[in-house]
Amino acid sequence: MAPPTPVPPVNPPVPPANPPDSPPPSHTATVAGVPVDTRHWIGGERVASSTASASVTSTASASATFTDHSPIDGAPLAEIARGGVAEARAAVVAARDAFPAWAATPPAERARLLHAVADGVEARTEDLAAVETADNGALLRSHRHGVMPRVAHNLRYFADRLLALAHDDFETRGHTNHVSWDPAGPAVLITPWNAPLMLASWKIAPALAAGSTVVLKPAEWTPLTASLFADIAHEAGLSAGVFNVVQGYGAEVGEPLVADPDIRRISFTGSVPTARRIAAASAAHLVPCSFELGGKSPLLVFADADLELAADLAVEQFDNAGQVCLAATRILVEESVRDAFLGHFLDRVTKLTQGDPRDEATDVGPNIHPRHVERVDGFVRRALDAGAKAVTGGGRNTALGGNYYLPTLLTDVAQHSEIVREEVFGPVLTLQTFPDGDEDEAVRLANGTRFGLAATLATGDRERADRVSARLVAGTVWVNCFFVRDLSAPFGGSRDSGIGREGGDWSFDFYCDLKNTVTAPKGWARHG
Ligand SMILES: NC(=O)c1ccc[n+]([C@@H]2O[C@H](COP(=O)([O-])OP(=O)(O)OC[C@H]3O[C@@H](n4cnc5c(N)ncnc54)[C@H](O)[C@@H]3O)[C@@H](O)[C@H]2O)c1
Ligand SMILES: O=C/C=C/C=C(\O)C(=O)O
Repeated sequence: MAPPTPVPPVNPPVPPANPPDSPPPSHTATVAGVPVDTRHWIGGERVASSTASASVTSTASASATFTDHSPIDGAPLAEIARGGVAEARAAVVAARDAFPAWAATPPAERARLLHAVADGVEARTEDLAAVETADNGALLRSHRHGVMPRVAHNLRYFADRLLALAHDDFETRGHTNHVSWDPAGPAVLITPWNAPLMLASWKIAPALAAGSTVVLKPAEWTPLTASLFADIAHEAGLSAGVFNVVQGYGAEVGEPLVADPDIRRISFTGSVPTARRIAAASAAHLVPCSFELGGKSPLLVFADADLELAADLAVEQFDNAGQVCLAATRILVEESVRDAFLGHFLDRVTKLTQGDPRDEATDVGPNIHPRHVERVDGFVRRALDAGAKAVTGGGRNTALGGNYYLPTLLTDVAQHSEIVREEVFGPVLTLQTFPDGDEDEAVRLANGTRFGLAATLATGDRERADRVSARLVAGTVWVNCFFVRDLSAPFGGSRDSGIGREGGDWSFDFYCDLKNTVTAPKGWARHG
């Protein structure tokens, strides 16, 4: 038997730095008509990278930058400050120095400021949506109507939740226990490109609410809305150093950030290999990590399901061109309804419009980057070589070219195959069947990867839903629905899908140091 082909790495190789004689880049880019400052935001100031600091061998006079491209048409959007060891350290020092005052700021004032930031996000929804679509290629209509409102909601929710935190008081043999949520210290937040500002704000909001100061490092493929957010936070009144943004590659600026001795928390959303590197770096200073990682979630379709609904749920997995960590990419359908389900599914797929994400009529846009499309296509090619059949899609959308990949469904895939085990992070689903009436086999297949982020099941039988949900390894199970998110719910993954849960009080558990103060019954009288 041939040895398995190694899965290509997720992390892009870091390109060479700008040549020493390149002209100094402009610090402002105009993207979708919106001016964006392309420098870091450190200690309440815009800061460029010197070539000397960005792990780059060159003269120290020019700024070090990298080029950000749009996935829509590959056009260059901006020259972004390319951070390195010096910028990472400067941002951590700024966050460390701002921490005592921010931690001492009364919760009501912290909450007021977060609401003011949310106001700023709402006032700039159109700008944020347009820039995010240019930068990551997700649909403009969902950025305008779903994602940016959710960014504001993330901020408001954790502001309000802070004020509702239960500071428990209880007695032990006459002694009083008082539990308080103490701010832990500077938090480093590292985020991916698939939902840039939404995922960043899901961490920024609870971290700031908890009294931590923040250094955010957005993904290098989507740096822009983090920069706009820094402006918004500043205009809303956040003091210098409370919120900082450093731009750049994981290997150059991410690594020194997570290894810095002055940080107290790391919250990371991204891939499993990067999480392993961050975990190793965090061990040096025993810094707690929260990891929200990849998935290979199942969509279980039982014969008693509403098959139209099941097909709707399946087609939803092409949202954001399949670049959704929670996506239920493995369809597991009961044998007797396979053909009926497939018919409904294909009806819907033929009605999807693929194209420019700025167009209201578009349902599926481009994938993020040519290198990522190459990776997605590699998975599909190897699956086809191994005997899979593409009942729809199976390659690039040649009519559109560039980063557009056809919504794809592969059948005839084996449970042990790469395409069933590994996260593709593109518009690629697989379909497997389980024997009629064999719930055990359905559960075995569903749980049969190293991931455990989410699971979706379609069934008309409530008892079956309860029974199967209880047996699934997943941080979130959706029954006859998908992506219904309440911020009070715990969110995270089991197995390789993550460590820890955020959401509700779980976020405060992570960003705070909990303290119990025990006071003797005699209170303040001297003993003796
Ligand atoms: N569970 C979730 O909530 C969730 C949500 C969205 C995406 N994801 C996952 O994210 C992945 C896709 O995102 P990606 O390709 O940007 O992931 P990635 O791991 O390549 O990068 C994520 C971030 O980590 C940074 N990084 C890379 N190497 C680093 C290092 N050594 N030290 C510090 N930082 C480093 C990157 O610059 C980027 O900002 C997928 O696996 C997806 O499932 C998970
Ligand atoms: O791609 C992953 C999307 C994750 C969604 C959330 O983290 C959320 O809705 O809070």
